[in-house]
Amino acid sequence: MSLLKNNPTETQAWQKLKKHFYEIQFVKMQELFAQNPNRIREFNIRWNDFLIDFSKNRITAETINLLIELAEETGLKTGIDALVNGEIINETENRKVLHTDLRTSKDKQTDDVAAALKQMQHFCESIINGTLKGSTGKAFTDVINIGIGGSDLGPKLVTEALADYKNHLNVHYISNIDNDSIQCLKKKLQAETTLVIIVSKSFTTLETISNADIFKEWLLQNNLKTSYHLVAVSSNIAEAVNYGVEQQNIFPMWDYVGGRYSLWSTVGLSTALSIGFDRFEELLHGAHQMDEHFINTPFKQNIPVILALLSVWYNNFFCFETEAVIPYVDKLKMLPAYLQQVVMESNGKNTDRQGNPVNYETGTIVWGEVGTNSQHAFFQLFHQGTKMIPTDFIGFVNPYFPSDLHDLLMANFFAQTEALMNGKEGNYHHTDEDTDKNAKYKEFKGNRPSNTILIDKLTPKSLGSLLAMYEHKTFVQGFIWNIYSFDQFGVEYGKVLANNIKAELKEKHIKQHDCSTSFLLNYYLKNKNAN
Ligand SMILES: O=P(O)(O)OC[C@H]1O[C@H](O)[C@H](O)[C@@H](O)[C@@H]1O
Repeated sequence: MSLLKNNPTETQAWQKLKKHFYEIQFVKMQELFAQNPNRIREFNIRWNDFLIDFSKNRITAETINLLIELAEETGLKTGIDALVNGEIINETENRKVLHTDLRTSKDKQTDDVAAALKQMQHFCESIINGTLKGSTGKAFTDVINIGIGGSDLGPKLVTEALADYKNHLNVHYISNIDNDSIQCLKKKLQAETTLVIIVSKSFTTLETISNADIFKEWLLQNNLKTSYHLVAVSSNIAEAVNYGVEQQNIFPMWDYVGGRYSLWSTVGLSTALSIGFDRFEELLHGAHQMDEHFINTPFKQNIPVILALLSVWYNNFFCFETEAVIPYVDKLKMLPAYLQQVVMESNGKNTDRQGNPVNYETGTIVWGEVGTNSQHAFFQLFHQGTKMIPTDFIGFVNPYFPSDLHDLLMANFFAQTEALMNGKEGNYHHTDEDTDKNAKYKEFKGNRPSNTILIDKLTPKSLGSLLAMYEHKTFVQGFIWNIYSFDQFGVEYGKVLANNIKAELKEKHIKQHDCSTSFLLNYYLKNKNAN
């Protein structure tokens, strides 16, 4: 069965939402809170160790009801069933979308997934306990993950986020084709105690293979056997073998797992090496729990559904173009970059599921940085700029190392959402100082929306749930927008042109491009090696 193909703007719910929007677009959240002291009860979801407070949004009970009507009218329930039942919902690539299968309970695992997890477990345990050694007989101390996009961002994010669970292995990530940074890393490492993992679903990605060439050469120059030091993760086993990776060193993945949804698969090998396989399983378990919540919970209490609908509300009715994600913990520094791929590669589409150009906005722009750093960088614009940036604030009740400093961090976390909502108008009394000529500049109007995502502690399990939450939020939005969220044709064209230009640069013969590109290429060639 293929997905229902509804233009969302042609639903009754959309028309009702439009009317409702005109009625409440200028309503102040401050007033809604004043009118209803129990507003938080209506707009929060408690689930496992998560508390989602979505009361500080420009919504009323009717808004949520209408948004849920939209989800129902576009057939979201059928869409969720189609996703988890393995229908071919990635129609443009003729593929199922089954990243949820990677983290399902053991009794429901497919043979493929179970076998790959076993292979990972055995490998990780042998590397970590030192029984599997490099070709000179020394145990491994370092691991390099060479991959890009989904073969880098997810594993890197999780490994960094779970640094408190790290063992003695140091894991490094190489993604960009930046020889300067590669040389820096090589200088730091001993080749004989380094394991190199080439991660590429396709095993044809130019950046990854070019970087792999350099590290393969490095192993050989150090008289090491690649059969001991080189492993691969790929769905293209033949190409990995062709590249020179021993068959038993290849970890399979499958075409039904999109790159940006693949950290749960063998693509997570570097993470499992860093935190141990048991912890990796806890990550999968956390994601599975969120899957169950997503599949089984009525929309009104369904975290990914509610977050997605709020985002649709701002994107399509208020026409706010971007949204921010601000995690109040350094270990989630990578989260915005990771979400940029998940959200923007999935939903940055302008053709609907019927092949028509869409006549409404789709993919939101996601960005962010850790709090409190972001407060001292761009929150000025959040509070007083002309743009509205709906923001997810992500914080943890308990840090890994309890201290008073954490209260200070969290005081900032709570203060920001309060300030964004209340501003300084109305409840603000001018002091002598503020009756000066700058008083106007010191006021801000508030009414700026945010979600507070408060989690007990950053653990493998809660991280798994958090990331799965955003995956499903992205799915819901793409579904409602009637687009295909699981292909990425937009990324292809630049790659083709890069290959052509690479050949031209080698031959020092620049073909006719547009005058800007030709000018740039000639300038580059002329000045290359000039100093
Ligand atoms: O894992 P690979 O096949 O090397 O692909 C790496 C990345 O390549 C492209 O950028 C795709 O758009 C991404 O979705 C993918 O994650």
